Amino acid sequence: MQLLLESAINDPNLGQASSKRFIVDNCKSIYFAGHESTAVAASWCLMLLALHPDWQAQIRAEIAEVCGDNMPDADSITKMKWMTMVIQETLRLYPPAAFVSREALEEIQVGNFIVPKGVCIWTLIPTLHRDTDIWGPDANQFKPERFENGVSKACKFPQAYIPFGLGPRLCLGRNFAMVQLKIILSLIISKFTFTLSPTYRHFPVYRMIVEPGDGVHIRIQKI
Ligand code: HEM
Repeated sequence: MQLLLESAINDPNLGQASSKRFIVDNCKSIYFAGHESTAVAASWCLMLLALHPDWQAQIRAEIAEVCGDNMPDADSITKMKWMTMVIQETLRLYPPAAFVSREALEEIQVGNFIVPKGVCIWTLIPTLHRDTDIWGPDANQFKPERFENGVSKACKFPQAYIPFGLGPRLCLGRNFAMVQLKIILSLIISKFTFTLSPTYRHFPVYRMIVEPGDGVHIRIQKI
């Protein structure tokens, strides 16, 4: 980001107004794409773990095993298998990004459909992620174990699991987001137990991102 901003300021080909607009646009993109989505994903993870103390305990044990008394690092993060499954399942049930969109730059055929030039196709991620034909009758349940043998074994078509999109415009920050989520959750779960507060109201809302409408209220206790 810093490199981008410095090169925009120093680029003689961009006028002052253009370089300012370029900088503001990029700050907005990174703030929106890179901050809110991960923060909201962390909130959904905490909500689901508060509801499922068994998974909370499982992950706590895993963190103790792979980190010991140390902070999570690049090595221990790759060993967090149960943690990865919980995050994957959270992103399946509550994908922060509600859709991915593509515009046909020329007429194309997709399966039996002819898509005329200029048409935009929106793929609704939550709909794909909860389709019982793809995920089975328990599609609406929180079951991280479905990811135990990877995405391809969790559902009928791996292309149906797209919390970070798919193809050449796949989320640029996917790996970074997963690392951030693992660190945040490890630090919280290793020090606290938590349950959902009775004041929590479950109503996911779409505000550019699908987020908990009234936040996530949890009761937290130091271990
Ligand atoms: C849990 C967190 C995140 C989720 C669920 C998420 C989801 C997505 C989705 C669905 C897309 C559209 C992909 C497509 O059209 O196929 C996207 C694009 C993008 N994301 Fe993320 N994202 C997350 C975190 C981040 C982070 C941390 C960053 C940067 C630090 C980031 C940067 C971007 C950028 C730059 C794009 C546009 C890529 C392009 O058009 O080539 N995202 N993200």
